[in-house]
Amino acid sequence: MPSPVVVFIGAPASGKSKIAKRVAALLQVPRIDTDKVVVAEHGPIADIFDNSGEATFRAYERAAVKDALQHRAIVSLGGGAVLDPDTQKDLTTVPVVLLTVSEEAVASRISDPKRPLLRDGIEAWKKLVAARMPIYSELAWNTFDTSAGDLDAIAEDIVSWISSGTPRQGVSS
Ligand SMILES: Nc1ncnc2c1ncn2[C@@H]1O[C@H](COP(=O)(O)OP(=O)(O)OP(=O)(O)O)[C@@H](O)[C@H]1O
Ligand SMILES: O=C(O)C1=C[C@@H](O)[C@@H](O)[C@H](O)C1
Ligand SMILES: [Mg+2]
Repeated sequence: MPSPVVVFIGAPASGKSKIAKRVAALLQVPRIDTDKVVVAEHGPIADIFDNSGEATFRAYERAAVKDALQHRAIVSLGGGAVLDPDTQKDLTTVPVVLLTVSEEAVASRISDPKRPLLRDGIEAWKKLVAARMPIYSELAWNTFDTSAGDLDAIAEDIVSWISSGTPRQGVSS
């Protein structure tokens, strides 16, 4: 069965969707963003949370992740997708890149109301990230920070790592 070239995980607004798009273009490989799949199939994420609740969103998200992981593609996950135990299990066998971002750098990126879990702003982001970091770190084969530096340069660094055979380097602090 085909499997992803690389899967991006990380905090909300760490740059998963934007970086994945660039990496896919550089490698000429299709890109799948699981948030976009959920929106295409079920409508805006904020509406799903408001009308049906987070559990329904997570079920839609898990289905999108399960399908995405069966393609040779660059896959970007939603920030909370790794909370699902089956997704954690599935991610043990594919190259996983963790994108990180500092609290200072992310502050200006999270004003968009499309992220329902961040309606309380930076304090909510900090709590989410602190709770999830052990899972992100456990799954990561390599980590890239997006706080500074432009998106194209970061994408090129990630492509170099992929081209070198995705050696496991874990989490850099
Ligand atoms: N290195 C960077 N420099 C400047 N802006 C950045 C950088 N990385 C990401 N951004 C900006 O941060 C915002 C969030 O990026 P993106 O949507 O890719 O995050 P995400 O990790 O996919 O978030 P989510 O988990 O909510 O899907 C975008 O507006 C993007 O342009
Ligand atoms: O961090 C999260 O739990 C989320 C992040 C976004 O990518 C979306 O998947 C949704 O807003 C939930
Ligand atoms: Mg995204």
